[in-house]
Amino acid sequence: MLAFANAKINLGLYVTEKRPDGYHNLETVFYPVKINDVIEITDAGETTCQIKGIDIPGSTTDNICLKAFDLLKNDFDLPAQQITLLKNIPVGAGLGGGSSDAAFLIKLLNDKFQLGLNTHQMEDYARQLGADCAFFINNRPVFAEGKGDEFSEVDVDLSGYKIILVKPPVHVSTADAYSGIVPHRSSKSLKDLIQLPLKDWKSNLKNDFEDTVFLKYPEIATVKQALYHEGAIFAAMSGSGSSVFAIFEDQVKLPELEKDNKVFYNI
Ligand SMILES: C[C@@](CO)(OP(=O)(O)O)[C@H](O)COP(=O)(O)OP(=O)(O)OC[C@H]1O[C@@H](n2ccc(N)nc2=O)[C@H](O)[C@@H]1O
Ligand SMILES: Nc1ncnc2c1ncn2[C@@H]1O[C@H](COP(=O)(O)OP(=O)(O)O)[C@@H](O)[C@H]1O
Repeated sequence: MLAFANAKINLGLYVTEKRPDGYHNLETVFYPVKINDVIEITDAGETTCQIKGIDIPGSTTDNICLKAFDLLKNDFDLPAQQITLLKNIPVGAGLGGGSSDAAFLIKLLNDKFQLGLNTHQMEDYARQLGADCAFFINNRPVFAEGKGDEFSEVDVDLSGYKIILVKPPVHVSTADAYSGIVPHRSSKSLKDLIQLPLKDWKSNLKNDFEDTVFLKYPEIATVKQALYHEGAIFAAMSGSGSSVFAIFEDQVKLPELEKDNKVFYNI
């Protein structure tokens, strides 16, 4: 059985306060995009994970897919599975690839073994694996707050635009990016700001990680500038970086950016 686990981008991201549990409260809008990993599960003698495609730093035995399997195995009598992951979503890019793999594996196991879990129950499992993991269960645009796992509806539809994503050859650690942030409350909620016309997002929406991550990796700031230079209506870093997305009115080709970066068109 197969699942296609997609990436997300963050339309605005405010880190509002440090929590007593060491995590941070934030405000963001998660938006699913069409860059996909492929996950296959088949019955096997023992549970293993095999990775193809892009390299994932660290040991395969630490892969979040195995953590997701073990989490459900604690509560259900699951037979051993071979998990094959074809990794296409850039890693350490602020695209939530690992979180998406875990959420889609939960949905896959729920379907294959008819576990009878509803959306809320699957979200509860997912949030144990990562702060932005629960979003990928419903996988629709949402306003997120708390650790990034409390959702409310938001009316954002970018289907009439071209979204382009540029991944510089830089890996940003999420934990490091959070440690560089000084949290602050925004004067206006992102939930209201996101309802502004798209042309006004440039002067009103912000990703709080950009200040510190751009200082450490100026090449990411250069990519964002280049995307505005090419005519983007809105461009921003996604999550804790390093990828930068841009929203264009029409189809574009960016050969200059392709020289040093991986460019994904029409995601
Ligand atoms: C920054 C965001 C924005 O969407 O995305 P990415 O850049 O990772 O894609 C998310 O908050 C990333 O969520 P996720 O990647 O699931 O984080 P986790 O694995 O749970 O946590 C990794 C580390 O990030 C920090 N962390 C994460 C989430 C949060 N709300 N506050 C935090 O302080 C903690 O130091 C934690 O140990
Ligand atoms: N299935 C997976 N896909 C990607 N990364 C994974 C996976 N399992 C574990 N990881 C670990 O999680 C880290 C963060 O991965 P990822 O989710 O791509 O980043 P981001 O937080 O930027 O969205 C990686 O550096 C890797 O060590």
